[in-house]
Amino acid sequence: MEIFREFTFEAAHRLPNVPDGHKCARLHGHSYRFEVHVSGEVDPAMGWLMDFAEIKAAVKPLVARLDHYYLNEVPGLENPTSEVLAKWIWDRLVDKLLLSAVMVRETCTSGCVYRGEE
Ligand SMILES: Nc1nc2c(c(=O)[nH]1)N=C([C@H](O)[C@H](O)COP(=O)(O)OP(=O)(O)OP(=O)(O)O)CN2
Ligand SMILES: [Zn+2]
Repeated sequence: MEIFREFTFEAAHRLPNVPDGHKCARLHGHSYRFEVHVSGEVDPAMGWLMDFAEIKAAVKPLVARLDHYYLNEVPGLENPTSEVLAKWIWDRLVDKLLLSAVMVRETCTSGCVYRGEE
């Protein structure tokens, strides 16, 4: 079974490695959304895999580090693409949760899914 919880934060960024003239080289912001997916067995007594609140508690410090920040200034996010951000989130949760995926949505139509190293 897999469960997930969605989180949101607002942040500014620019992409430093894009070609000259690329719009994403300019400072801009997004209303980011990301999902943290956890997989495992459903506890028959509880009827759940784990309490959604436990996912929320594990993720809360990360949201606090990202919300209303300039992502390029956050250690590890100097090149804050969706892909880099998804791995940044994964790396900070993988020892706390039985992660199966982290999905980042940068816009309503663009994002990425990270499932850990193959
Ligand atoms: N593979 C990736 N490509 C792009 C990323 C990324 O993180 N990974 N990021 C960006 C920019 O941050 C951009 O702000 C978002 O991309 P885009 O979908 O192009 O945004 P728009 O909503 O402006 O799309 P339009 O269809 O042009 O309106 C770019 N690429
Ligand atoms: Zn962007």
